[in-house]
Amino acid sequence: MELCVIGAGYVGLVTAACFAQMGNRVVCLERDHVRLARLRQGQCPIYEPGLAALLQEGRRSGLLSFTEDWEQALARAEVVFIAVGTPSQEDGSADLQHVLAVAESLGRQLPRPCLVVNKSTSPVGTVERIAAQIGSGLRERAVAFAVEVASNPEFLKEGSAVEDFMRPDRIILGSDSPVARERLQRLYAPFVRNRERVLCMSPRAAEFSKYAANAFLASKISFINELAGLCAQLEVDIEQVRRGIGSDPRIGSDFIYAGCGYGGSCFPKDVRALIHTAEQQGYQPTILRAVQARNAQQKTLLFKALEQHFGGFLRERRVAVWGLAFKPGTDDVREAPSLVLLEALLDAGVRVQACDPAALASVAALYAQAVSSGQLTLVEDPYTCAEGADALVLVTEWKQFRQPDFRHIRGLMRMPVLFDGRNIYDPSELSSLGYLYHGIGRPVVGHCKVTAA
Ligand SMILES: NC(=O)C1=CN([C@@H]2O[C@H](COP(=O)(O)OP(=O)(O)OC[C@H]3O[C@@H](n4cnc5c(N)ncnc54)[C@H](O)[C@@H]3O)[C@@H](O)[C@H]2O)C=CC1
Ligand SMILES: O=C(O)[C@H]1O[C@H](OP(=O)(O)OP(=O)(O)OC[C@H]2O[C@@H](n3ccc(=O)[nH]c3=O)[C@H](O)[C@@H]2O)[C@H](O)[C@@H](O)[C@@H]1O
Repeated sequence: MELCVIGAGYVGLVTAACFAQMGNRVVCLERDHVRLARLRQGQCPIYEPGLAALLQEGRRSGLLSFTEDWEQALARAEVVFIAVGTPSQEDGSADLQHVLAVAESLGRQLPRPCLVVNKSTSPVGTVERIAAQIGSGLRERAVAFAVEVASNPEFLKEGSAVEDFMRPDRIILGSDSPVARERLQRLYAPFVRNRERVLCMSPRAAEFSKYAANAFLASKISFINELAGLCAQLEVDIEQVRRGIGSDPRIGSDFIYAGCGYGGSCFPKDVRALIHTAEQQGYQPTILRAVQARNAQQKTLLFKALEQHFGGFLRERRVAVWGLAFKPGTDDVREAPSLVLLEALLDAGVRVQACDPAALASVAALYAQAVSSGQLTLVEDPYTCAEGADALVLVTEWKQFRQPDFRHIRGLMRMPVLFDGRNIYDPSELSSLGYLYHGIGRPVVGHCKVTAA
């Protein structure tokens, strides 16, 4: 099929590259010149496992190209995907300016009938707004054809985006038109052997399903985090409780890992947007507000634990931070728990040395002043990062941090104190190596006397 994907971000790029891999001809339209130039040179502008290879292949086969020119992008398109950002506005609602700007351009530029599919996470009723916007453009041009608009929310996760797109749990097609459904079913057929994984529904139900999924997953995380806080007070290890409840298939073992909070470009913004939608309807989103409040508290826990550990002597300490991306496998730091910790540490006059396999450049850009003053040092190597530290804090559980040589690290650190923000280490092993271990919702294990900075 001839496809156009608008927006070359995490979703647009993965969508374009995966559809091209399945033999479709895809033109991806991107308005950011820097990003476009890199893509045209064959570079992958984001860190996403497997994506660079797919982009190369699309380039070699000639099935994938990039442009900023609407005429070129739409010349042959049978299906146009919208994959632009829908960030939060100040009141929490989803900002649809990019989606509607694209709809306006489509109304002005579409050369022939086609199917427009919205992949951006957008509130209920957005498909209708896109259709109205395109329709008014077509009418102004006195064009005699109609354009169908469907919703096809995306469920990929950063860090495993290509894998998720290639092997989806389900595909949601929100359209009342049998022709549009049939066309999308055909397009997605190579990704789903089992046709039952393709779920057809109304556009409004599809739009709502996306928010429901993210809000439910965020709720699971906040729920386990709330219990973790109680475990900490009762001398119970949340990790044992997690295993105890996760083995019940009605609960399931996914997304019940306690930690220092959820981040990223989606859970926080989508929970906010759903709360806003509910409030607009005069409906009280009691649970969603609690999910959000618990997550905000959770992101402050590591700093509070450090403060408590060092008493009044936090200033001038050296703290090593392992992991800055909001999750492993990405360079994305949007709403990352690491940023809340960094901010608090820098404010408290702490000297921070941090490392991350992919997100150093993003953090360097955000904290340029702290980097140039020397208060924040960004390094590649986890061992260098730990040198001279009074405490080590694990924030993002990259594979690189899972089995370090803690015996060696003990010799590098000034004080062997470990704050495990993702509960990935074995407390008894660490205490046997002489560490003081703090987890999230786990008893503190080991001893370490606080000495002067
Ligand atoms: N990041 C993720 O893992 C997922 C994101 N989503 C949703 O997908 C949507 C896109 O998210 P991301 O890909 O993360 O966003 P992003 O911010 O990484 O990428 C959006 C891209 O669209 C481009 N763009 C914006 N307006 C444009 C226009 N008028 N013409 C051409 N290009 C334009 C931007 O320059 C940017 O490169 C959002 O609604 C998000 O909630 C859904 C599932 C997963
Ligand atoms: O709409 C979106 O953008 C996407 O949002 C999430 O994907 P993503 O944010 O990329 O990553 P997740 O793996 O869901 O992790 C989100 C956050 O939750 C945290 N998390 C996850 C799982 C868990 O058990 N505990 C926990 O704290 C992670 O550390 C991370 O900060 C959803 O999982 C995707 O299905 C969805 O498409």
